[in-house]
Amino acid sequence: MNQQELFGQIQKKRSFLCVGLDTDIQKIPQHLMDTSDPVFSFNKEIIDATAEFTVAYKPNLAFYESLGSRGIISLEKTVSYLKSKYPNIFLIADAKRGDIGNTSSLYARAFFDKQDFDAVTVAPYMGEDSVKPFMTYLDKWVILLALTSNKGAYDFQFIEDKESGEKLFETVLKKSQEWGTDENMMYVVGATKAEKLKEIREIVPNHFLLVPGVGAQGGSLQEVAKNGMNAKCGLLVNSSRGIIYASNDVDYAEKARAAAKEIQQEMEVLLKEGGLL
Ligand SMILES: O=c1ccn([C@@H]2O[C@H](COP(=O)(O)O)[C@@H](O)[C@H]2O)c(=O)[nH]1
Repeated sequence: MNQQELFGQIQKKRSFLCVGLDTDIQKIPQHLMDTSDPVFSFNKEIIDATAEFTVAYKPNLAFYESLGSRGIISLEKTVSYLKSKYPNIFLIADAKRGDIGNTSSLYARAFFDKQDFDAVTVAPYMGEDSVKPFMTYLDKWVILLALTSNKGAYDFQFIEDKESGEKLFETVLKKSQEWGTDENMMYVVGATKAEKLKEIREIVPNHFLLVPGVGAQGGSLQEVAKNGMNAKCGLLVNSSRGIIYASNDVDYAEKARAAAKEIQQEMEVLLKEGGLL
């Protein structure tokens, strides 16, 4: 999916919501535990309940890999289900990969060839040769961690260059411009750091940003939109726990739908205010 197609989906659905499929086996409602694949059963119900309101899904690989081979099977079934039933929904592997070049090439093959993800999150720490192998696939995306939503972001990401005063996350945004474009590269910016989005937009005015941290982590959707929206929206705002665990009972899919709809309605207002609808 290219940038224009993604923006088209945002306008069509009046939403820039990404639902995080952080499916924790410990939190799956009891009645699903008797099915042959509880994780996939849960995901399928969540997807069918929320697809109307979302433009992207983001399974976090940790939740699947931690279950061993059966978790990988659940993930593969989820990807196949999404790609066959909802082919226009953008699919992000939140894997935070990145390694020396030949190893990154195999990570890219895993996510883009063996599985049909549209994008994968990548840690920029190892530099250009660790990132570029992900950019050799047409209409596939690298999402570089720039300014993350967690407390630990302050450990390294705000370290300032002694001469220029540039912060490390700003260096990531600037340096990576040499590696890719706004057609194959996005950035992660946490909603909990939404006050930084204005400065970030000065460096990357046209790139899409994946913004986790609303909902359970307390970030403000309104502040994210006010500071980060651009002429093509430029935002995919993720909520995982706030949607998929809106209830842990038999009504979980219904409650997830209501939670996704509520965010979509707020997003529709923000898109209108931004003159994008
Ligand atoms: O800076 C980051 C990068 C990634 N994440 C991931 O996004 C979701 C957030 O889940 P919530 O339940 O909505 O808090 C999760 O998969 C994180 O690993 C992030 O939160 N911050």
